[in-house]
Amino acid sequence: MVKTVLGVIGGSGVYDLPGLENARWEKVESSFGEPSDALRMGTLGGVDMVFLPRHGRGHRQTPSSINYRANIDALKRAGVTDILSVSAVGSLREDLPPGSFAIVDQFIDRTFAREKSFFGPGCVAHVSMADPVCPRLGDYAEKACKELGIAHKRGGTYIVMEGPQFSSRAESHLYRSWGCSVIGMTNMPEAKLAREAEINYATVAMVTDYDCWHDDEPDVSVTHVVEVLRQNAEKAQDMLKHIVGQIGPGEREPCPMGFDKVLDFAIITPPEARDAALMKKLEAVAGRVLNR
Ligand SMILES: CSC[C@H]1O[C@H](OP(=O)(O)O)[C@H](O)[C@@H]1O
Ligand SMILES: Nc1ncnc2[nH]cnc12
Repeated sequence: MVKTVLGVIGGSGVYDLPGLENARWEKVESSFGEPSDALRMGTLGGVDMVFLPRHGRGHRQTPSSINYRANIDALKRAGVTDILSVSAVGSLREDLPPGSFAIVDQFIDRTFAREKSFFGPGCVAHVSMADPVCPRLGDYAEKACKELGIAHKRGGTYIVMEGPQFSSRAESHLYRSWGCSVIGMTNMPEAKLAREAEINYATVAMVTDYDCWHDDEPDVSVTHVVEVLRQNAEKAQDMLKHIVGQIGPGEREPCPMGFDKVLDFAIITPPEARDAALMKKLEAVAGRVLNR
């Protein structure tokens, strides 16, 4: 049995987690560089919580300049077992209007200018990304949306673009033809790194716009995104409180999907061939398997 420590990564417009008890900002050092910000620690309904504003307070990091490895490593060092990402996205479907939430279950990673793995020369690992999100976290989010009357859809594919510019109209139509539901710039490599760190991950994607494919709706702009996000912020807080209520302060069964043990089968470099310096950097992310 394990006790949940819930990490929340707040995206655009979400820079704090109001209502935390015993709240404090704590700077956590990572062996992978600087995280986006200090971590906001505290409890909510008896559940240990760790909040990280993805772009930092003041929104200073671009989707490409965010140090995703340092962020996930810092959350791992803080004992986080599960991450809920709360992200702003554009909708690629008519039936996902601005203001609705998508509890996505797949990603297409089109990013190309980011560090995507904790592993590398001197310790090679390959984890499965077939099921990138944790269904148990998705269940909590879905139940919360249902009971709070938040318009939502369970399932769907989030396509991750490099940015920071928004898509061209041709790209937007292309992603629709691929069957994608929503588009954003941040959830990869975040979800991949969470998997490598054996942390359960799920995203609640808050729809802010119809990107630029829709004939009758305005093209996405930051002003528009921020305006819709402001309206959504309260819903997101209510949803988080509901999810925490479902998790509760007690212990729970280990991850039924085995995401908390993926490194048992992922590292291909034998101990005698591993690089000592990299082993040191990996102590938080992979210490469970490297030290035995
Ligand atoms: C301010 S609109 C574009 C920006 O918002 C989303 O970020 P996040 O996932 O952190 O909410 C999107 O991915 C872009 O980074
Ligand atoms: N249309 C869009 N494209 C990429 N990222 C977004 N974040 C919010 N809306 C977006």
